[in-house]
Amino acid sequence: MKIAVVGASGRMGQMLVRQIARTEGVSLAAASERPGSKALGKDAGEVAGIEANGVLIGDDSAAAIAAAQCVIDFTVPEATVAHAKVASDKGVAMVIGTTGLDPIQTKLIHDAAKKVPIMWAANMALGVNILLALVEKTAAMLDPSYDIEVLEMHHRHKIDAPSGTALALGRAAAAGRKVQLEEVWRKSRDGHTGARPTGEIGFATLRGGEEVGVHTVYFAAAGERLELNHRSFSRETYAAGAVKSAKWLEGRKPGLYGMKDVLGL
Ligand SMILES: NC(=O)C1=CN([C@@H]2O[C@H](COP(=O)(O)OP(=O)(O)OC[C@H]3O[C@@H](n4cnc5c(N)ncnc54)[C@H](O)[C@@H]3O)[C@@H](O)[C@H]2O)C=CC1
Ligand SMILES: O=C(O)C1=N[C@H](C(=O)O)C[C@H](O)C1
Repeated sequence: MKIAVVGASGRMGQMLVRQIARTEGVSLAAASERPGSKALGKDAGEVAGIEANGVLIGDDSAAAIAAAQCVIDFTVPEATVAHAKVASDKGVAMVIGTTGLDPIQTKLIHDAAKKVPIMWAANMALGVNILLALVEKTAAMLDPSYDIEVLEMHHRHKIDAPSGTALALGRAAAAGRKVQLEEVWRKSRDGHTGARPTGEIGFATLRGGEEVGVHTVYFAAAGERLELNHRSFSRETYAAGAVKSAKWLEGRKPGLYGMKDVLGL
């Protein structure tokens, strides 16, 4: 399968180029970056710290997508939406890891998935996807006297908050309680907040250093506290999930899929 990587010199872009190089049955067809990027014109393999592969990083993402059977996109929301439109027009499957999309951008991804198969997940690590299932189950087993709080920490470069994974964990907890997340969430707290309402699902965000990603879901009651935690030590797990998803999409019908589908959870 021929894969295009957009955002090829980013933290995840480089990981993806390395993961494609060591995965059987896939090859890097094209690589792109935003106009003005220092990586333009460089060999994608060398930028990723492996041997040269002859694929030069260009600034024409549409041409890169058209040269592939699947595009993998871990970039920024505005770019991802534009890439999804190109992929749907050209009949190219897509794997999306980008987080922080607003409701209008999210709707545009749903529109694109009417024409091509798209796998979109806030976190492609196996452990996080197991955690999502555990959180939903735990929330269903505990009554609302257990206060649910989601804490996440990421590297200082991250531009969206709470993380996409934290929001997905909140959504899993809300599903376990059979409520809509948007009706019970408290995405941050500051100042004179008043006492915590029963049933709220709270979020707290830490940023610092080079932390790859930590997520903890707390179920706190008067006499006990249950914590479910995941920590990523390397972005390799995300890249492995993304390339596995690209292979899984081959021959699929148009539609929006998640890691649950890819992993059969
Ligand atoms: N779903 C998952 O498993 C994971 C998701 N992410 C998400 O992936 C996204 C990227 O994360 P990082 O790699 O850490 O960020 P990054 O900033 O290192 O990389 C993003 C890259 O996209 C490029 N880019 C921006 N606009 C572009 C355009 N129009 N065309 C082509 N390239 C463009 C940037 O120049 C940059 O190199 C974030 O939203 C992050 O939250 C990150 C890790 C795992
Ligand atoms: O930006 C990151 O680094 C990550 N982003 C994703 C998110 O927002 O949840 C996934 C992972 O936590 C790393």
